Amino acid sequence: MTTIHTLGFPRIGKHRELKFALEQFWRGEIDNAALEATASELRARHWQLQRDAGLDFVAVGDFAYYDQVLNHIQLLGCEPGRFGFTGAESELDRHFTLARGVANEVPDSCCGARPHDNYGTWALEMTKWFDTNYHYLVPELNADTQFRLNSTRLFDEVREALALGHTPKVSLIGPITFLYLGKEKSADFDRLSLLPQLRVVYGEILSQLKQLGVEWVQIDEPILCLDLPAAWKAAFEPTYNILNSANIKLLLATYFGTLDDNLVLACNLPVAGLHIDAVRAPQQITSVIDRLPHYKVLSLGLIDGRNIWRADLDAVLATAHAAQGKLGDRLWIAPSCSLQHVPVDLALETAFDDELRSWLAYATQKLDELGAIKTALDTGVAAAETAFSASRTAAASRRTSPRIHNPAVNARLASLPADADQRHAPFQARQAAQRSRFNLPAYPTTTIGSFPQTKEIRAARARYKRGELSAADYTLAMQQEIKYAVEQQISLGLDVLVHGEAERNDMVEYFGEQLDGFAFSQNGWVQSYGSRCVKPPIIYGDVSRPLAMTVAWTQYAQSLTSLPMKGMLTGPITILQWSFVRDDQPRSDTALQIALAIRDEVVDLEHADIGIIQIDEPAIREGLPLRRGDWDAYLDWAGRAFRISASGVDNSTQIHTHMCYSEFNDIFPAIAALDADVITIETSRSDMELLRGFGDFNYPNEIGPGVYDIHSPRVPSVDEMVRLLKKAAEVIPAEHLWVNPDCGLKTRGWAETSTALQNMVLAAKSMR
Ligand SMILES: Nc1nc2c(c(=O)[nH]1)N[C@@H](CNc1ccc(C(=O)N[C@@H](CCC(=O)N[C@@H](CCC(=O)N[C@@H](CCC(=O)O)C(=O)O)C(=O)O)C(=O)O)cc1)CN2
Ligand code: MET
Ligand SMILES: [Zn+2]
Repeated sequence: MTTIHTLGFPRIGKHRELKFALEQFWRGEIDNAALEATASELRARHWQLQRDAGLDFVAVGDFAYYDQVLNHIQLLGCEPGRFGFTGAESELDRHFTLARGVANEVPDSCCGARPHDNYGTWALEMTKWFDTNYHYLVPELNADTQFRLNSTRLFDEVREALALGHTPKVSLIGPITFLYLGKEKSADFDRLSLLPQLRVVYGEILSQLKQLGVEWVQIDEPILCLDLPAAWKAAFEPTYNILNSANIKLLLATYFGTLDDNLVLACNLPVAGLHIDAVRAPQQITSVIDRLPHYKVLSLGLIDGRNIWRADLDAVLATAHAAQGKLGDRLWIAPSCSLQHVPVDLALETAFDDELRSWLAYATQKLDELGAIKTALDTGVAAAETAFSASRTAAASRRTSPRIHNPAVNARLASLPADADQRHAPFQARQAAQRSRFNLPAYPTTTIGSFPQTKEIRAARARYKRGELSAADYTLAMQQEIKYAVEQQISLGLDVLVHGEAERNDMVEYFGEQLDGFAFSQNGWVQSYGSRCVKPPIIYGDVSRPLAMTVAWTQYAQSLTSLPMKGMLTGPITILQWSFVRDDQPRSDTALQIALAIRDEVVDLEHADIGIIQIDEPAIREGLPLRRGDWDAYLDWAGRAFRISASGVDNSTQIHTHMCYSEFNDIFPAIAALDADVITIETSRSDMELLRGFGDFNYPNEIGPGVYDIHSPRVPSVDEMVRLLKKAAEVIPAEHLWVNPDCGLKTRGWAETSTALQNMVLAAKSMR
């Protein structure tokens, strides 16, 4: 018999129940008991789905109120001392304080949230989970860090599953991955030195799970798919020798890539089984099977946990069959990774047409795919005929549907001149043309694009989408918002204005809704961090732009002022990265298609007399492949896609780009090669340290280093921003510097936004 299981299931709920319960709890509208009741209802529902689909286990340990790494910080008793917990706080209250600074202060972050300064208690830092759009809370580690088993939550959840009659498989983040994802708080400290202490606590956790009657523990070590320093590789064997002595079966889980140079290591660790990602790295299946000791099970991640495409069951079955031939009952089948990266249930998508829907599978449908594979393997395909024939029909229609292929798009790409990604003149010449056109003061001030996305704006959009507000009235309402934002900027004395993005639900989804080749869901929510979710659009076909997307709004905004109005677009790599992408052509091809659509928009904005245009690329860094060996190829096509989007304009049109929460120093040449006239970046929290690279490498073009952190309602003083600007002017020529916040202001309120910008303008004037 084949065993089927999932590495995890989305916890947010098909109607985002957890999001709403969390936000109600934070506003003080519901109590602990009500929040916990919602949570346990969701767990029970998700376990039942797994059982109904015929999975051999239910996944326990994938639930978290805010974040699963934070759960481990609490489980392992390493909550940083700086939070000053007295011991009187409940585990839940500490969970939210660690995640959000002080509880009941709504955290607001648009771009991969940052620690925010609430009454002196900074939240833990957040960062992206590998190459996903999910953010985890970063463990803070130092020489004083002590670990101890300090939570019963995981064991309670195991008991909860047992009480419901399920067979739990418990998932834990492995000790080495946990340390690797943490951050050292001092330079001379090596966090790996904490491992001996940490594995003792893991040992205790495993014995407790054993006492509860748990048979299998899935222990996630996804860092085995990264290029690891030798000391980290060497840490695995001694650690797993010790964990092995707990006498519970361990399934070592790896995902998001190939084991590559860690393959032999992963195969030989003293555990009972190994899970590999067979979607991203199918080529490793054979070598793993060849290397795997005979006592181990192999879990093949054959269903794509990172994307929403329905599986081609015949193809999956063929691979599974071959593996079964060698492994027999030692074959397990699963999604490639936890399903937390895909939306919950396709059944809620009532607006998709039948053809499109037939191509898709959300988390719930992926469980059923596992069930169908198991049936086919154990009983024969005939027993799963309905599922297989539906999959076959869908696969055939996806291969041939005229909606997917647009010959004109590919013809245009094929005939694109080699220099289509080059501006007409080098930067110096463009800079001169732009200076005489705009005549801006030194240290010009601007913002990153969005202004507060108020509840009134969202409510108006919701009414429009429900048909309660006409298109004309919605347009008027959004124009009022734009007018307000423009008036505010004029009275604040900003030099380059923006329209404020009121009309956008999200910087990626908004474009996805207007481009051909894209579908957008009604309910395809995926957790981004905490209670915040995104609805990634679905790129199913060749991309093209039927109509201008932003021109009318931008022209309206420009009509209100004679100051330059900066057009605002999302770049091709960020649209690619934050969407569900097609799996039937390379990502690079899709990126180039999006680039052409954005290029057309840029040119249309130029024709509408918009002289400054920003193309946001906050996700360019996160799109980097997990293995360094793949970086150059990626940076090559990603850079070309960006430049294609930016290069259709005259020298006197000024192209800006914006990046945030990125470590730029290791990809510096690629950033410079984008050749944007101005780049605005997030730097304030690093005290301008991120700018050093730009100075060291003599970055040739203009730069706007963020002078204040927009993730906090705190209003920065003029002096503070002057200090940062002076620091910036030490490494960047003053005549190249711009003055702006770190990122967009959509998650802020107007009150603090106006005061902060007022101070920012004063800081710029003082520098002049
Ligand atoms: N795609 C993407 N990825 C990203 C970022 C990003 O901006 N976009 N930034 C970083 C992550 N940061 C994020 C910051 C904020 C939110 C966020 O605020 N999400 C909102 C949803 C935003 C949205 O889509 N809003 C829609 C619909 C909102 C909604 O739920 N409306 C209600 C009705 C609301 C009402 O009546 O007032 C409903 O439909 O039920 C709109 O404005 O139209 C949320 O979870 O609440 C998400 C990610 C990295 N990844
Ligand atoms: C995540 S980067 C955000 C850029 C966008 N233009 C904004 O201001 O919101
Ligand atoms: Zn940003």
